[in-house]
Amino acid sequence: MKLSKEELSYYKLLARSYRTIQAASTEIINLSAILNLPKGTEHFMSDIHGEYDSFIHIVNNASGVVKRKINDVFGDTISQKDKSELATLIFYPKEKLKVIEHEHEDEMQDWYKVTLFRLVEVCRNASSKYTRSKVRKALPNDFAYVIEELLHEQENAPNKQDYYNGIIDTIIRINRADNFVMAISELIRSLVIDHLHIVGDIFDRGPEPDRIIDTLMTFKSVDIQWGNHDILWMGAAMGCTGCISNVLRISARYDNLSIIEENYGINLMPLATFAMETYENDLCEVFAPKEEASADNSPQQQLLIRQMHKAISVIQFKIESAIIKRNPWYQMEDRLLLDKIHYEQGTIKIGGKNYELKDNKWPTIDPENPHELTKDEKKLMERLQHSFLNSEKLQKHLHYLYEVGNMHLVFNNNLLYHGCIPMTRNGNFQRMKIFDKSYNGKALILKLEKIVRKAFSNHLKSTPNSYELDFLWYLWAGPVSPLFGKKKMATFERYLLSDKTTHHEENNPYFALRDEEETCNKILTDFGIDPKQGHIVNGHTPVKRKKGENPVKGNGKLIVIDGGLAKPYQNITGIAGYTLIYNSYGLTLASHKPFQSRKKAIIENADISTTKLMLERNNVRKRVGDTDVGNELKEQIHDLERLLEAYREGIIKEQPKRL
Ligand SMILES: O=P(O)(O)OC[C@H]1O[C@](O)(COP(=O)(O)O)[C@@H](O)[C@@H]1O
Ligand SMILES: [Mn+2]
Repeated sequence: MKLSKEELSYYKLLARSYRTIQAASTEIINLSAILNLPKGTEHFMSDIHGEYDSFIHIVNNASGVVKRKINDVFGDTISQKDKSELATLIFYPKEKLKVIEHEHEDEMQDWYKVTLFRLVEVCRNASSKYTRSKVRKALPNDFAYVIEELLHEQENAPNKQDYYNGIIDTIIRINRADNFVMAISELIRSLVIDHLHIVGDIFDRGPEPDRIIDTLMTFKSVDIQWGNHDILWMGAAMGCTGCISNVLRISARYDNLSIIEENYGINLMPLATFAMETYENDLCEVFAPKEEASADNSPQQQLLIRQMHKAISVIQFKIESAIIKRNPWYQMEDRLLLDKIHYEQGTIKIGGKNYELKDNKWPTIDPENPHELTKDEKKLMERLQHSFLNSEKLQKHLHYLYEVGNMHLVFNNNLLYHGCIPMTRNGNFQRMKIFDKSYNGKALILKLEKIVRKAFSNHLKSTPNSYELDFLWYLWAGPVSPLFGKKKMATFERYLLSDKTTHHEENNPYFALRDEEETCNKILTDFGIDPKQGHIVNGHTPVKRKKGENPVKGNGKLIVIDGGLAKPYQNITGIAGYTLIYNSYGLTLASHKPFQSRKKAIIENADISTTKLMLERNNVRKRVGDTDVGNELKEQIHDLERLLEAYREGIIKEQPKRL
């Protein structure tokens, strides 16, 4: 064999990890074995919108996969009730144990014994498609050795029975059974979902987006395709005031300001004081939260929320105007509206037509200079910006969103993105001019990603630049934003005009064109995916199941998985969320009925009812060798084989470690 200088130094480097023929050969054998295992199960979710309880239940029950495994293992040998209880225990071990201890007070020893055996059985089934080494890496520290022994012991083999029983008995005797239940349940849950894809929109509307991110951060294998709401929060976390004002407005609209104040530790006193003083004699009725979720609030509190809501909305309209003016390539001049208001008459002229405003009290707007923030508004935004930049938790989440997030992802031949690939009506990729060049299709996505990443590197160096930061706002609401996908965001009209026709936000032609297979193939090809093999996984637009909309489009090439985890959208979708599952057998779409409550789930073993639809069955069961990871492993095997050759020909010397 002949090696170039560069190759030789590469193989010498590799030889440091595999110092002998024996070591390199062992690794080749191990990696080749992995290629033959069934591919791990990928789960896809999107549009979680702060609904932590539903999210965690679907993740815990792995969209019904845990139940299926319990059925596979026990069939009819145990009762339905026992199966449901076992499932709940795996989903919520800590809470369920408390309930059971209460119910089975006198017979806990027996209960532990039966249950520990059952959990080991389920765990064995869940781990059967992984290598021992992979399972070992997933084992909880405390019980690593014990679980490994139990998983690989044949409890029925005559000589092993005592040994197996002995381990379980000891765990119970030394009062470690509860910890064991929690550890093995967590292991089962982590084994059934090998990889989790979140196709955007973790934030806004629902109450606990921060808890969702905290939970995702504990998972081993996750990726996120940023949604328009995620990018909005990322922009806010980096100090973009256009994004900060939107984040606050939406939180006020859903009566969720406590997320900002309590969960992220951002002081809202300055906004409250400013709003109270500025809108002192104003009931701000137009700015009542969307759902009167604030029923628990006193009338004074409700008034304050409305005043804060109005104050931040006006500030938002002004800041957005400034962004639009300093970035002419956004081509959003039609969104400059404050200068179209006739302040005395309380009307606005849009597209040659006059509309009456539902509210005409604008104490902070100077009709001569309507887009300008007042001194107090400016001061307020500086304080809020400072708080957003200094919220430790928000900054931690921002880092995570950059670490595992992207505009799009190609993974095992599937293309994942939240919103759309902007298109023109005649089916071409829509162009966007950025500075002096224009981009479309994949090139546009990559260019925007580059800008979003530059904003972060500026942020890390504390050298913010409005050119990049403004783009995060553009991605939230711009007409050619792949994350937004609409011609305009009609926030102003939706709050202030009664004429519903002005509320309409026209979709990018992509959303009609994606019904055609040809469009999907064109997109897949642009992203380097063979359309015969690949699919597009799309979030963002709630599938109107009730009206008969099909989540599967483009002759099976594209799947929309926004099923309405966000409660306010469930009356449109008629369900409460989708998960797409891609395992070695094929692609399955699971649609979930609403999650009732965590309490009901724990006490009554009430699971979400899930309907599954197999979208595509693989002719031959897919193995790790058929996946992206498999391709990487094959490259490693190839390199190791070359190293082996180099050892055998004496080009590189073996270096066994001397004792
Ligand atoms: O339901 P709300 O709170 O009125 O929000 C509506 C706004 O949300 C958007 O639909 C964007 O959010 P989604 O990404 O969840 O669709 C805007 O287009 C629209 O103006
Ligand atoms: Mn969205």
